[in-house]
Amino acid sequence: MKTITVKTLLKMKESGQRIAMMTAYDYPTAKLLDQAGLHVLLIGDSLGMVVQGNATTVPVTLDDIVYHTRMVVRGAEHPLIVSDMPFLTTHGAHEDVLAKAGRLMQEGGAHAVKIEGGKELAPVVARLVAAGIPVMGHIGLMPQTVHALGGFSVQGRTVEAAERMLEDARALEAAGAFAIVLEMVPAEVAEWISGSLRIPTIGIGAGAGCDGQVLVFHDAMGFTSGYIPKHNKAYATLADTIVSAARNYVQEVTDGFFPSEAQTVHLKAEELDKLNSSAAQGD
Ligand SMILES: Nc1nc(=O)c2c([nH]1)NC[C@@H]1CN(c3ccc(C(=O)N[C@@H](CCC(=O)O)C(=O)O)cc3)CN21
Ligand SMILES: CC(C)C(=O)C(=O)O
Ligand SMILES: [Mg+2]
Repeated sequence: MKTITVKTLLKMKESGQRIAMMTAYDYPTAKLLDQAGLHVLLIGDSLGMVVQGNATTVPVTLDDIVYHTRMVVRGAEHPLIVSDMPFLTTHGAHEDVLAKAGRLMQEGGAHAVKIEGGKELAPVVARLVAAGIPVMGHIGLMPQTVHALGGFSVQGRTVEAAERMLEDARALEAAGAFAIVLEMVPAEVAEWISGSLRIPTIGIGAGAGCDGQVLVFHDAMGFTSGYIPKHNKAYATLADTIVSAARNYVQEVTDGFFPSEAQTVHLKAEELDKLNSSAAQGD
């Protein structure tokens, strides 16, 4: 399997090949998702919800994303590694945004960053791109604005809203973004935007007309005890597997069946004799 670059993704769109992206937050997961052939791994700020247990992505810090990116980079050899810019990190002076994106690349080892926002962020996107930082856009539902929106809801439900979304997408493309995530958008709108851009769109809750798809790892693997968004498809039932395995372990420990001989190390006979005689002498 070959290494995926931002150029590969553009060529995939040109040749009608779909892009498969998933979030990853740690080394073992990245290694397995690489082995499975994922094209893009995202260190998403969704880790604030599925890993840290927060109600939103707002509390996630740049340090959190750097920390998780380092782990993913060590495990993934072939996929393109994209790291989310957390809440507020894209809204300062351009120099500050550059420094923050730079940390994700230099300390984290990311190949690209992802930014939530539309045309208002086009200037800073152009600035990052000019510095050699590939940028993935993210429009539609932008979870970092959840408190302003009042919830995680579908965006672009009217023609006016859809037209504004296309304007945002075009501005990001013109600023040099190499791909754009469309989150929670009606399928018809996402397909229309996808057909209007040269760069690939990656959908989540945005129908089958996007150039690629992204899911949150824990949702896709059924590795969650909480709420699962309705756009999700669980391809495995890890939560059930873990609970039943852990129950089994508790049972075997309490019953004294674990550890058995297979998991046990014994003293050599000679040392055992010495131990027994020491024990007999009471020291
Ligand atoms: N586990 C998880 N999965 C995700 O897909 C995800 C995260 N976390 N965290 C960051 C964002 C937030 N996302 C979300 C969160 C909630 C809904 C949600 O409640 N959806 C409603 C439908 C809303 C509507 O129809 O307007 C649902 O019923 O599932 C959707 C996307 C997507 N991302
Ligand atoms: C859902 C994807 C696109 C994301 O931004 C995340 O996982 O944080
Ligand atoms: Mg995110």
